Amino acid sequence: MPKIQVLDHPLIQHKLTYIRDINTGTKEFRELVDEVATLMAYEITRDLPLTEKEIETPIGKGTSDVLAGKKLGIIPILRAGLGMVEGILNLIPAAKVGHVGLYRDPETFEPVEYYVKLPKDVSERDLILVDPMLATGGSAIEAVNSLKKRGAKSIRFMCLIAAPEGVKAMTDAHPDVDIYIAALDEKLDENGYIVPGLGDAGDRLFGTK
Ligand SMILES: O=P(O)(O)OC[C@H]1O[C@H](OP(=O)(O)OP(=O)(O)O)[C@H](O)[C@@H]1O
Ligand SMILES: O=c1cc[nH]c(=O)[nH]1
Ligand SMILES: [Mg+2]
Repeated sequence: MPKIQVLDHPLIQHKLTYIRDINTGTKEFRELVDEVATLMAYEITRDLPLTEKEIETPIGKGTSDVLAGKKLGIIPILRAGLGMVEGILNLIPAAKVGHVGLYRDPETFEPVEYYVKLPKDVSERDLILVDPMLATGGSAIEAVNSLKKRGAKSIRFMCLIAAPEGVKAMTDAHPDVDIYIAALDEKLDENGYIVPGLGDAGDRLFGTK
């Protein structure tokens, strides 16, 4: 069974409240998404392997841990996933970044893929797929399909807000993908928007509405 983890750190929850707020403008929305992405990245990288290194301090010799150099990849689902990339790179600057471009058809809610560009060695990397919203799950499921088709073997998915419908669809389709969420909301409305959610993540990030 995949791990479904709600990252309920108080700082994440506090910032998410202002991200949701209809009165939060584009600039502040972008800054908050960036900050929450950093905090979430801190939580989900807890299991990164370490290796021991010889050190010499002003006091003497010893050993201490450093990251074992696992190859990581951050994959935003365009557009809205872009808003989370810099925040994650703040913590893991050596990660490579790939892009999967998808939009959700407003009538059918079906995902439509329009762009894919991934690191060459995608099959050797632990991938963090990011998108602020997991609504019906169609986009995340299709993004994972796309990554697997190109050789990806290790994928985790990180989003700000998920609907129960999306979590179920995603875990049914990809039980090997762990999901990290800042908040699990109540439901979807008749337009496929998460309730209470935050509205349209891409439009709020880029000011397109
Ligand atoms: O789980 P789903 O029902 O597929 O919905 C979630 C998707 O919808 C939004 O993208 P959108 O289609 O608005 O594209 P955008 O990021 O370009 O705005 C969101 O960022 C997800 O990618
Ligand atoms: O609530 C939602 C659902 C899909 N996409 C969004 O941006 N928001
Ligand atoms: Mg959108």
